[in-house]
Amino acid sequence: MASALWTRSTAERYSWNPTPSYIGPKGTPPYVPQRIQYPETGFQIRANNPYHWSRSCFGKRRNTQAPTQNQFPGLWDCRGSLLHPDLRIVRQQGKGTRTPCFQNQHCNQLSAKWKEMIADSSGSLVVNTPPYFSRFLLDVIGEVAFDYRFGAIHSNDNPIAAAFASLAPKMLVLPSKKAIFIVALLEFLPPRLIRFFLRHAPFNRLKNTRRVSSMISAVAKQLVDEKAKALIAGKGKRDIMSLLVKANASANPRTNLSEVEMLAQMHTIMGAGHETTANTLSWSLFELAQHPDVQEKLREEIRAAEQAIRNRGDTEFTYADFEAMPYTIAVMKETFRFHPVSYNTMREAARDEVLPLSKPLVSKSGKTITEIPIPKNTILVVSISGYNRNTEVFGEDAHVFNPERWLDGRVQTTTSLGVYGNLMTFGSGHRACIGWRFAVYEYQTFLVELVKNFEFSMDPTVAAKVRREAAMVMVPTISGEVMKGAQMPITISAIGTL
Ligand code: HEM
Repeated sequence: MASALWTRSTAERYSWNPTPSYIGPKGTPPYVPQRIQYPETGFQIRANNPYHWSRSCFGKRRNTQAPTQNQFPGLWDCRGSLLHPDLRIVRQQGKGTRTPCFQNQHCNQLSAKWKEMIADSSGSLVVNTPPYFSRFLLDVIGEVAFDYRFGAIHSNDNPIAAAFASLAPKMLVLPSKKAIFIVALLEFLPPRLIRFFLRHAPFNRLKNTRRVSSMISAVAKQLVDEKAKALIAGKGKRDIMSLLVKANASANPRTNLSEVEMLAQMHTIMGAGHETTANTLSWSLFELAQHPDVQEKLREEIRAAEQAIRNRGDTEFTYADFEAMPYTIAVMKETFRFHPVSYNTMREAARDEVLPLSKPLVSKSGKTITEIPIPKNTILVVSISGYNRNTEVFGEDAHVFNPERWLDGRVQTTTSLGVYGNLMTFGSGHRACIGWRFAVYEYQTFLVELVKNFEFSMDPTVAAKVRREAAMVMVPTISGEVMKGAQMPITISAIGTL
């Protein structure tokens, strides 16, 4: 199974792969369907019978945990009732009346940094955006989730930031034939041996992953100890890790998390909540650089909102201000739709299932098929990118970046899927993204700050070479330079005085 996946791992193939592709139980040929790309199909898998479909992570290796999670069960891999209810506290982040000032502060620091760089150059500058977003957003997630200062903003060489930035692109892109073979072979080994392999195999990609993992574990261990001491001293804070330590201390001992499970949550939240938004920001600047008209309209709305805020004697955006910016929201939704950084997910049938099709298919022999039997243990790859470009939901021009579709009623809303904008970008159902609301506000805070301060453009010859690289998250790379990791060279010039 894994080899089938990995050999298909070029970005373009993943990007447009219809929903869902089928990968059978061992020995079964992949037989389905380029065509079951209908919203109800996804809905059926993802929402109606959630406990019949577990999240699958590369077949048997799910029992061994990926090395990024330090071989301990993180939230991502929990199944059903194992999912600790207190972890849902992350959903609370992002609510409230005022946009989080920590984010504004990080955004301000990013624009100050870019302005300083522009001042030292001749008026405009080509910036490779991914490392910047990666560092700045690492600091944001560190502060919000763990009340921890990684300090990545101030240091180009911050070891955790550097390790994280290289993790997805360098670990997962373009696997060699040998790597594909080994991954396929792992499926036949018992979990104990796979675990041993992941922990000790002397391959560079695995070594790099283990290095990042130990760095994060060290910080996580220190944090759990500190938070527990603070709690005992009555000085518990409101960050996610503190709330988790607190909730765990008072929870039913039968269901609470062990220390290693607590540490694993840090891996999960760092992994899931950092490079996702960082890459979304790079993709949005890519689109804005290609569409100066969209950029200008966006800037106008931001200026008008700022003026309204000043008129009422305020200085900062509130959540209500953010929600009253229809064009900005349209641009964000369109970027989430067009560039879903989490491009697919997997589900494994926990029992024999039947997948209903929203539209019948006619087989070669003329038989009308309305449902597809899915045997127990079958793994489905659900293509988020495929759903997000479904012409029946998003209009005939679903393959074109066009924020207007969100304003002119073109997006079909009769089938409601996903947690945001009828998009599948954050997943759907009971295993949907728990950080989606936080991610949306975080993204909007950065977008507003950057668009109001800078103009973005891109050399067309470079733009033509940008390619999506499927590396757990969809990373922007330059054709022919994929092994250099994430690249998005955007030309920025400052608006107003420096
Ligand atoms: C642009 C930003 C983001 C995108 C596109 C995104 C996407 C997703 C998707 C598609 C899933 C569901 C996967 C599935 O169904 O199998 C997911 C799950 C998850 N996300 Fe996000 N995410 C983002 C930001 C965040 C942030 C900021 C956090 C944490 C603060 C976060 C934490 C998680 C966690 C813990 C899960 C697993 C939830 C569960 O299993 O119940 N994500 N995310």
